[in-house]
Amino acid sequence: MTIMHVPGSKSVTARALFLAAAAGGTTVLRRPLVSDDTEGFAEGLIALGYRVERGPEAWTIEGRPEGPAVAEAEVFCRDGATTARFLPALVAAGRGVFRFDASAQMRRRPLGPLTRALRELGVDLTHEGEEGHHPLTVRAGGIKGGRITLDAGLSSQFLTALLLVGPLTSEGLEITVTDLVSAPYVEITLAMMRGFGVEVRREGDAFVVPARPYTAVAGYAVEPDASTASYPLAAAALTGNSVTIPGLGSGAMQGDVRFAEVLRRMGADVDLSHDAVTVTGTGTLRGLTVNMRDISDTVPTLAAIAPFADGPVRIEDVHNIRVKECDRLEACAENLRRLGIEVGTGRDWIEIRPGTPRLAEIACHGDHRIAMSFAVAGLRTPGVTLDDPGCVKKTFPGFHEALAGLRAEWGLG
Ligand SMILES: O=C(O)C1=C[C@@H](OP(=O)(O)O)[C@@H](O)[C@H](O)C1
Ligand SMILES: C=C(OP(=O)(O)O)C(=O)O
Repeated sequence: MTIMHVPGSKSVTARALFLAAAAGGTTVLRRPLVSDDTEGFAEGLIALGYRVERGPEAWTIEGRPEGPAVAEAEVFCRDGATTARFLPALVAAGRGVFRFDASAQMRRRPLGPLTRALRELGVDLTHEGEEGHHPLTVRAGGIKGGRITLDAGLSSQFLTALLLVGPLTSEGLEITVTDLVSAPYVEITLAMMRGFGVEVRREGDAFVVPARPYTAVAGYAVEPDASTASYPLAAAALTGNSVTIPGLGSGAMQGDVRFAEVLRRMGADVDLSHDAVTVTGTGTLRGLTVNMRDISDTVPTLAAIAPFADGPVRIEDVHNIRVKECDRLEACAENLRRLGIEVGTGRDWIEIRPGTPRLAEIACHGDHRIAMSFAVAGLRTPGVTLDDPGCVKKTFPGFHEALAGLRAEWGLG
């Protein structure tokens, strides 16, 4: 039996950094994700004057409930949407002039609903170029609070950013949400806010956030990343092998652990205990129709292994993955076609026909998930190459070595 330890959750690490920075006291994060996204988040905090010490096993953050320690700063968010969406909200509750910019990829991604909501709350925020996109400047003087309505139909991160900053306002926030994708990520936010001492009340479609100080957590353990786990789990299902991911099971906060259920529906044996998941490939992969609105980071993982199923695989209700690191519906379709597979897409769906992939080079579009997903499919199609293997650094710098380890252990040549 193969055991694979996957790196810490990006979503949990990013939220923990925000919460620790905003809390009174010192927080120690154990086993944080160390990758481009989370280093970018930590360096953003450092540019804002927060003290973040990064050791090999733990990161220590000195909280500053009053906000950034500098009156002016420039923050470069790289490719990280958590950084690019959460940090402008954090600084808005403090005082000073803060300019944010991001990579070309991240500049293309939307944050209009969030910046409009912040403006409605009285925050002085200006976009340098296109409205609702980076770069932007926040001239911060604190947030009074109040009631707002938010459309989170393109990204739940708009809601998470507002929830996280809610306790730092002087009167609290009431956020009524009209549409929401990726709902399990909001549950992570609420659970983690609770862990740092703030309880959010739900009233129908509204989230009522009290103005209340966060408290530091002496030792906060980051659970392994469930989206990252989808690669070894899919690899086991695809090749008829078995892999166990310790530290990630039914007790995890992340919705993406449910990807294992998709593999079960396809015919894999899945053993989900409270704190571990094991997937064993059975030699059968069935086609299916699946709604992935809640777990859309794992769409590329499923799309890449789909040709090996015995019937069509149709993935629905994922329009928002067109505004991720790339247009993931089109990137999946393009690469499947390069492999000689028949595929159709619509506004919010993709359907993949069974087939035998031929050798091809995968166009990664700078998207870690396209790279990792098609590398997994490559376990059954020797010679598949990636045009940008390095883009995995966004969330899993050691991905290629880890996959080579599985290949060797399973004797896949
Ligand atoms: O809040 C988070 O940590 C995330 C929310 C999701 O984004 P959307 O809400 O934009 O779908 C997910 O895709 C992303 O990888 C991480
Ligand atoms: C969409 C993703 O990242 P983010 O939105 O946090 O940049 C992802 O990791 O798949």
